[in-house]
Amino acid sequence: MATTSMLRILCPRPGYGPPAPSSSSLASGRAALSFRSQSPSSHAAAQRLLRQTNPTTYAYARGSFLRSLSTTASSVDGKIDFDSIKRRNIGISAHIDSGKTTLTERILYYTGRIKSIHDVRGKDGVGAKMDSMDLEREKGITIKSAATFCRWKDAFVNIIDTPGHVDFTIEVERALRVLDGGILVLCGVSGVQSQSLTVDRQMKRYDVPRLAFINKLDRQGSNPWKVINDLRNQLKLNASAVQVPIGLEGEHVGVIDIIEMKSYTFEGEKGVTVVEGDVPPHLMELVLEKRAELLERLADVDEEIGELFLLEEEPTPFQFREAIRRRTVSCQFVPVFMGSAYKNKGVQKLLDGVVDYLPEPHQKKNYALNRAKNEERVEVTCDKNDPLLALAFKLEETQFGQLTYMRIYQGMLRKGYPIVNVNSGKKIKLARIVRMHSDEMQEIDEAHAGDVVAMFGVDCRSMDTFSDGNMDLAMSTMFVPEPVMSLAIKPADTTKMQNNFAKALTKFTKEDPTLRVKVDSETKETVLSGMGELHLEVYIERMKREYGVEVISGQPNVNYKETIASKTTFDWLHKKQTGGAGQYAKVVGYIEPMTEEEMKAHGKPNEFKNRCIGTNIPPEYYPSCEKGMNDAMAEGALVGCEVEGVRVVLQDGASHAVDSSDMAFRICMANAIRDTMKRANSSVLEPIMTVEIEIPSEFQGAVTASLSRRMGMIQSSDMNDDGSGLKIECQVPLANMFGYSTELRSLTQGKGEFTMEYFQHSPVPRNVQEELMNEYKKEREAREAA
Ligand SMILES: Nc1nc2c(ncn2[C@@H]2O[C@H](COP(=O)(O)OP(=O)(O)OP(=O)(O)O)[C@@H](O)[C@H]2O)c(=O)[nH]1
Repeated sequence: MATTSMLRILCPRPGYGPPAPSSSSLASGRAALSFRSQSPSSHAAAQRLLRQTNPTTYAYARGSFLRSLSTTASSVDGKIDFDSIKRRNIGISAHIDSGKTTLTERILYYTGRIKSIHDVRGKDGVGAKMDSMDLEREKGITIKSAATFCRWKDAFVNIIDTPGHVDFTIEVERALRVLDGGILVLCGVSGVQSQSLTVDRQMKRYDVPRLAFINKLDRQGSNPWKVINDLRNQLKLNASAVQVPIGLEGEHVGVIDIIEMKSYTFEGEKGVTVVEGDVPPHLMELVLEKRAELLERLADVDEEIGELFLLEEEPTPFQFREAIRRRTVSCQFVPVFMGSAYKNKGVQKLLDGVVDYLPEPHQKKNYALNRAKNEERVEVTCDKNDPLLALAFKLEETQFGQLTYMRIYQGMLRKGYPIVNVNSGKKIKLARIVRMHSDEMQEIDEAHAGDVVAMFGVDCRSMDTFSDGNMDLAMSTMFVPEPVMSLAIKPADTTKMQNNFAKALTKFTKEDPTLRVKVDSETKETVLSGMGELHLEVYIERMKREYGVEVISGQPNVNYKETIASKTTFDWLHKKQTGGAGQYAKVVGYIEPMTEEEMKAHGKPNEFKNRCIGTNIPPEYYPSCEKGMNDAMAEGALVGCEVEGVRVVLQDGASHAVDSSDMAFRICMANAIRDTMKRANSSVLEPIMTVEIEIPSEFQGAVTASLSRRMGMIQSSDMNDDGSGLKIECQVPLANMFGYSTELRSLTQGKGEFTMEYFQHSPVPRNVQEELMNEYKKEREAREAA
């Protein structure tokens, strides 16, 4: 731990440090530190010169300059000159309970956006600023992503805090789709967990540069070096520490910046005073070792550092920082920061890292698709003077109507001016533009390229693009995972609540593309599908709270699918020519299985290929054949579930001059496929989940036995360093996971925790398939008899 004699107060207080310089030299020092009116390189040069020639003035000017910035932080509401300020759009994402919301709360406090800190599940019962929904505060989890903005030193930062629970993964997906950088938060004890893997995949999908923050270093058993190994081995990231912690567990008081070779402790109430000191001698060896490691990792990806490394020359702090920035922005390096959000350690230095290493909006490459030119990719400019291109990435129903969150990629949005929805062609006049601060809004008149804002009065769907009406460019959309669980629901009082029930479902499905509603064509029940039990439970609760609808629900069911394993031909005739208008259609072709890669490349679960030559089937009936295929795919022949992974190839057919029609071809194709699927080695697929369980090691036997009863396949089992805890990763059919939280609690005296996320659909065992088919058959017969 650093001793007081080594410490120097960064923002000088009376009585500390050397005598103050004169006011004129202080003014010129402040000017050298000002970021306005200077290019980044001349700014850095001026700072270096001042630091070398007059260190006392530099220290005072820096302190006074930083104080002036911290006062402007709270006055972020004033008009900001976006042309002269740095901008960062960042997301905070991680596994459940890693501390994202706790970290965001500190960020808001240190940047002057909130006056006091309230913790998630804190004793004061207030709850964190970003968890504004009652349900979030009651459950102590984040359900919706929430946006806010703040100012840190010379940067304006838009932040989106995202949920960690996999059931709300779409919130992470949409945030990462539109943001320029991310903070991947990791627990200092548990390291990389199942959701860290998912978030990392999502960040890679959208090429999001990121910093890692190892949180909870105050917890017993924390080990940042193990977490960094996890980042390298499990996530395959070129990650290296830029800090070394000062103390761990109860001793954790701060961090050492291994680039500047300075220590920082966080003192005073809520750690608000950042105290700079020298590297404590007992940590020097570790610091030098980690600095050498950082140099080596950077040298692997950065030419300039690589050359210095070969010449055995030490980069200057400036060269280090520039290289880290370059390689972070190009997603080749991940700088790792450390601390404890809850204990108010390390957050201010992480914020410095956001400004130093994450990109300006124009540095992150973004593309639009040219709809007129076969969806050719066009790089967007991020110039406010170019024509508008904005993406509506999130919709939220509020008491004032639909709130639409937009990321502006090019051009400007101005209140009172019209914009055009590229997808629907609708022209809209912008009534209100706001900046969101969790559930509070600040009205603004205009927003520029690179900004994230929200607006009212814009009727659109999630992922619609907006332009000035003169361009046919659309921003690419995001990846939407398939729901894995369904629930039959109905309002408790069908006469009084039916209207609100329908209204709520329409709004919710518009907001959340992973929530689906359909009416079962046979049972006529409304079926709600989503990402898991919690996801569906939250919407049922919201229906009650927001729309006054009590819902009666059936047993949750997993979403089975059907597919085929072999190529099978069809030659099907649909003919009804007795009395009245006749129906005649004939289709000939085959169905065959698609590979995973083919499905991904095609972008849809099934494919229709028309290989007809000639006009045996008149071309105007081809679309009806495709519709017939879709009808058959919506309800498979085995258990009535959706079909996936099937390619239908239409090769030939026949028609009748009078009796052929769209309807005849649609019915013909649907029946042809339903019949052929029965002969094509078809099987039922079930969702398999990756389950991660953390338990004290004495419960290993009981927990593994219960997993094997549930048909779990154990993938790995890792004991922690001191042998007290165990992390088990296994794959288990979702259908066997009902009631697992209660069982795990009783098996481990309440000390075990688990998370799960969708892995893939796999064929069910033959006996299970037969059981499911028998059940389906009985249900159909009972319905037909009734
Ligand atoms: N000891 C310790 N606890 C922490 C720290 N940061 C957060 N916590 C606690 O961890 C729990 C989860 O914190 P949150 O901030 O809600 O975590 P989250 O990642 O936002 O959670 P979800 O969004 O629901 O996934 C809370 O009880 C926090 O008080 C930390 O640095 N140290």
